[in-house]
This record gives sequence, C-alpha cells and structure tokens, in this order.
Amino acid sequence: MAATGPFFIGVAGGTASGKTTVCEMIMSQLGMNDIDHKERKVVILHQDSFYKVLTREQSEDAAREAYNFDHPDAFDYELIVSTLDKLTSGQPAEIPIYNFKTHSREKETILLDKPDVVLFEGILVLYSEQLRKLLHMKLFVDTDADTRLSRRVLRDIAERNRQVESVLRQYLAFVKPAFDEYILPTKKYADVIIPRGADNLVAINLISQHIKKIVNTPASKRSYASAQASHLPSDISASSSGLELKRSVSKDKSEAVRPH
Ligand SMILES: Nc1ncnc2c1ncn2[C@@H]1O[C@H](COP(=O)(O)OP(=O)(O)O)[C@@H](O)[C@H]1O
Ligand SMILES: Nc1ccn([C@@H]2O[C@H](COP(=O)(O)O)[C@@H](O)[C@H]2O)c(=O)n1
Repeated sequence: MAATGPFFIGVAGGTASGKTTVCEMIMSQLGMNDIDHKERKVVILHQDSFYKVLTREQSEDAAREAYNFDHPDAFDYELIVSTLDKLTSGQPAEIPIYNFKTHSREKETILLDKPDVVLFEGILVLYSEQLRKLLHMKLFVDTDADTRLSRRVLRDIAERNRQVESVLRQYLAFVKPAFDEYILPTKKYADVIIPRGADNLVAINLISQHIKKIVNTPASKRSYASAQASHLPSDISASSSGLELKRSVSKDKSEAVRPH
C-alpha cells in the first residue's frame, strides 16, 4: 500500500551532539539549501519548538536555573503527536518558534505545508512510544560527553545568552543526569547510530542517499517500510543496540559539506 504523508526521521542524541548539524548536512547533500525555504520538500523540525509554555512560577524557576529543561515532562508531546498527525493527513501545521534567551515561545509560528521528508531532531524524540510509532526512521547521534559539554558551553554563551558558570551548573544539576536517565536509554530504539555526529561523512552520505530515493519516488508509489537490515547498504550491520555503521570515516574536513 502506498504511504501517505511525509517520511519522518527522528534524530535523537545528547545536547550538542551535532543533531542539528547532521540534519543541516543532510539538507545540504540533498541540495535543499539552494532552494527557498517555502519551496523545500525536506525540512528540519526541532523538538525545542515544542517546549511547554511555562507558568509564572516555572518561569521564575527557569530564571534562577532551577527548571529542568532536560526532563521529558518539559516537552508538550501531545502537541508533537498532533502536529505529526496533521502532517500525515496532508494538512498544514503551525510550528512554534522557541526562544532560548527568554525560555518561551515567540508570537510568530512557521507554517509547514506538505513536506516530503521531515528531519525531527531533539534530545528526547525517541522517548515517547507514541511518537516513536510515527517515525519511519530513527537515528541516534552518538558523540562523547566531553566533546558535547565543550560545544554546549561555547554555543550557549555565543547563541543562548548564557554565562559559563550557569551552563556548567545546569549541566551538573539537570543535563547530565537526564542524559543518563532518559536520553541514553533511547539509543536502543535507533535504526542507525551515528558515531561522531557531523564528522561521520559516511553515515551522512548513506542516509542522504536513502532520503534521495524517497524524494525521487512519486508519492503514490512510496512505501515507508522502517529501516531493516536487508534494505540498508552493506556497510551497516545489525548490533544489539540497533544498526551501527561499521566503516570508519575520512578525517579530511575538506570533504565536509557543513553549511556555515
Ligand atoms: N563535527 C563538529 N565539529 C565541530 N563543531 C561542531 C560539530 N558538530 C557540531 N558542532 C558545533 O557544536 C554546537 C552544537 O551542535 P548542534 O548541531 O547544534 O548540536 P545539537 O543540535 O545536537 O544540540 C554548534 O555550535 C555546532 O556548530
Ligand atoms: N530554555 C531552555 C530550553 C532548553 N535548554 C537546553 O537545551 C538543550 C536541548 O537543546 P540542544 O540543541 O542542545 O539539543 C537541553 O539540554 C536543555 O538543557 C536550555 O538551556 N534552556
């Protein structure tokens, strides 16, 4: 039977593991960055867009670094599922825009209308069973903790209006414990694990090829069988925790297609 709605790819992993960068590299491989936003058939959706709206008390907690943004309860899974359901039934969906500086949603939203492929990235996109059932392919970006922490510190200071001390306090109080308790255990649900994130060009090329096939198949002929060992290229093999890419990656950064 032909598939309906977009092909949903969940991209999970710890904070600053490179989820967004991996998605941007896939977009670049697909030539999407040269196309106007509204015309793009492959889009990136961020789980951050679905952080719950905070009560006044929770906002005060967030301001004094006492709110846990890494706990599953911080996300509005109902809104996530209803958004994906809408897209599946061919309806457009309004996506909230999240502001990390104010810990709140902007007034504006982004309209997503009939995308072919949705790359849905976020720390806990593989956490909810209901959500996992809507994903046609599940990826886990596996980057070591010290690399992630260093990147997080630099990014949060540069882009999220944070100070080094507050990033480190938040990391110790909430980010690391939640990674161990809620995020890392979801790795077992991944179809493909991407070691080293955006440095792993082999993985990114393979995944991009898979997506290209989907985009180039007319909607009426698409079938969304989940990734299975027999359907995947030969340098991906089954392991106890999903499918792992076995070949090592060229260290030559000049091959990279990282957008800047
Ligand atoms: N392979 C990489 N090499 C160097 N810097 C990277 C790499 N991957 C990601 N980064 C940087 O690390 C930070 C976090 O990456 P990002 O993709 O936003 O992670 P996530 O979406 O998992 O939080 C960003 O500043 C990004 O530019
Ligand atoms: N107001 C907020 C909301 C979230 N965070 C942190 O963001 C992390 C998730 O985003 P990534 O891009 O790193 O995947 C998560 O670890 C939260 O701690 C925040 O600091 N402030």
